[in-house]
Amino acid sequence: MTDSPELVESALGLQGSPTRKPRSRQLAVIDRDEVAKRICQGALLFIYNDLVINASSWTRSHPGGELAILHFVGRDATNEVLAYHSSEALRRVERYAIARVVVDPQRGWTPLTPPIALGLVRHEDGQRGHWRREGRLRLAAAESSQNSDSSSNGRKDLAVLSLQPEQLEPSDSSLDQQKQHLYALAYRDLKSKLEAAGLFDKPGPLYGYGSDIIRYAALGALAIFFYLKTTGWSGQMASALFLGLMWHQLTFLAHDAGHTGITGNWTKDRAIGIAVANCIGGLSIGWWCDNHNIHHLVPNELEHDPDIQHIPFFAISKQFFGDLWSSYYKRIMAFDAASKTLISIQHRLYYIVLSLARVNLYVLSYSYLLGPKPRRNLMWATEMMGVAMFWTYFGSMIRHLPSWQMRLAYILVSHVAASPVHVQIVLSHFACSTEALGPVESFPARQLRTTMDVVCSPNIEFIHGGLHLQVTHHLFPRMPRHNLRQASSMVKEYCKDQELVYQEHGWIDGNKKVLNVLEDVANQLQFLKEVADNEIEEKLR
Ligand code: HEM
Repeated sequence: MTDSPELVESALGLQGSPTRKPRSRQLAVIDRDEVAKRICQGALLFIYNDLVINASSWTRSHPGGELAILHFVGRDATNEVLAYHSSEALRRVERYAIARVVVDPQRGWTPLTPPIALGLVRHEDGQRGHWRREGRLRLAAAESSQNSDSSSNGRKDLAVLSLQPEQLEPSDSSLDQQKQHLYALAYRDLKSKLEAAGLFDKPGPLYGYGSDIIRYAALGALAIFFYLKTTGWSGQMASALFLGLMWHQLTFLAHDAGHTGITGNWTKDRAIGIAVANCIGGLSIGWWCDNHNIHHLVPNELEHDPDIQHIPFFAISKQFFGDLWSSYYKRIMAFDAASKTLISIQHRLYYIVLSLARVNLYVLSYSYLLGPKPRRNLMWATEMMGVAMFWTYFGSMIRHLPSWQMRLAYILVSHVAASPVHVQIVLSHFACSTEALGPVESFPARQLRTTMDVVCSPNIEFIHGGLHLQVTHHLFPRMPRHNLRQASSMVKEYCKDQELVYQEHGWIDGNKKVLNVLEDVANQLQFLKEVADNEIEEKLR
């Protein structure tokens, strides 16, 4: 089922927008220099096929979030747009075209660097061509810009900067642009083949969510049964365990809803997401989507992907030792004394920290809901009510337990039981490349380089909730979870034809790889510390 045109328009807040034009009009052809010039003047333009799409006036209302668009300004976003949108939304994209470009059939569109990747955002004064530096990124720091200022990253710098087209030129890429273009074209063929094979259609209850729903209900019923029918420690801990296991399983359902992978309708899936994530799980589906969409679009980019930004607990690259700026959290990830201590033993703390990672999800969810990002609309109010509902039922369950020790144990057991999902999420990316290969890299090559599968038998894949087939999921995020296994064999063929690596490891092997990365970074930190200590000793001698 697709969204209605009205819904899409209203989701974007675009009814009556001056940028909305009839499809039949003739569009002028402009060149790359002109696109760069207009971006410098403040227009948020990206390329879709050979169309120049103008997103300037509605990025804040975009259902996929503002940052999603900002990361693709000046770039060819055709594959990303194809991957993330319903057919109805795709039909609408062309309405926001303002011009055409001539795309080189061999090499595709030569990308420009999005201003956000230079640490620049449009200035609050709303003047055309006014930019401000929101943070110093490594890419921008390396450039000698005529506007370069020495402002600190931490505070908001309101100085007005201008941007010149030559600053949008990406630095030399080690990648072969022609090859990247071929990967991108072959990806579109692959998507058509998967569509023809019916793999984007919802599977019936027998192959789809039928057995999952029975499992969720059984876990919930067992949690309630033990809670109501027992009074001792073992019964109550059994209740906490089943509750945690139900949350664990429901996280996968919320994940599918956030990707519009259950009904295919954005509003219906968001409603399911609120029921599951907010009401039953106490989290925010809005926060999750905002965060997760960016993770999907810029996976493993140190300064941009929130899913690998876990300072002070984890660092998967030594680049984090340098106080990096997070374009998602809009703050410096300060590598302070706490980070130095925790990261030097991160491989030992790994499972302990992850066992309580759900607490971090509450913090992130509520900071998002109460922060400036979400619009205060009906969706937001429903999310808030959902969270209130969660604390009412869970709070009341905890309050009625006989002792504080049992209350604490119930909270711990239920939260730890829900934690394997965090190991699963981290496993898919932590051991993969974090190299920044720039905007020339195609969508499929980026996803394949930064993502890996966990090999497991179909009989136990419900434990992984579909997330073990992460490679295919990252290439086709809207594909229903239950079709991923079948699709992954076609993805493997695509990789073979294109000579791209499809990364997959067993559960134990994958965990070992993650621990090795963490230990390696911890050792590098230790080494730097020893060098610094030696230098101090030398000086004191
Ligand atoms: C004119 C251009 C665009 C329009 C009209 C548009 C519209 C929409 C709509 C209506 C949705 C809700 C899901 C759906 O109904 O399919 C959506 C979601 C999304 N969009 Fe866009 N979008 C545009 C451009 C982009 C671009 C350039 C990107 C990133 C490269 C992007 C990334 C996303 C993401 C990640 C989602 C979330 C997917 C989900 O919730 O399942 N969009 N967009």
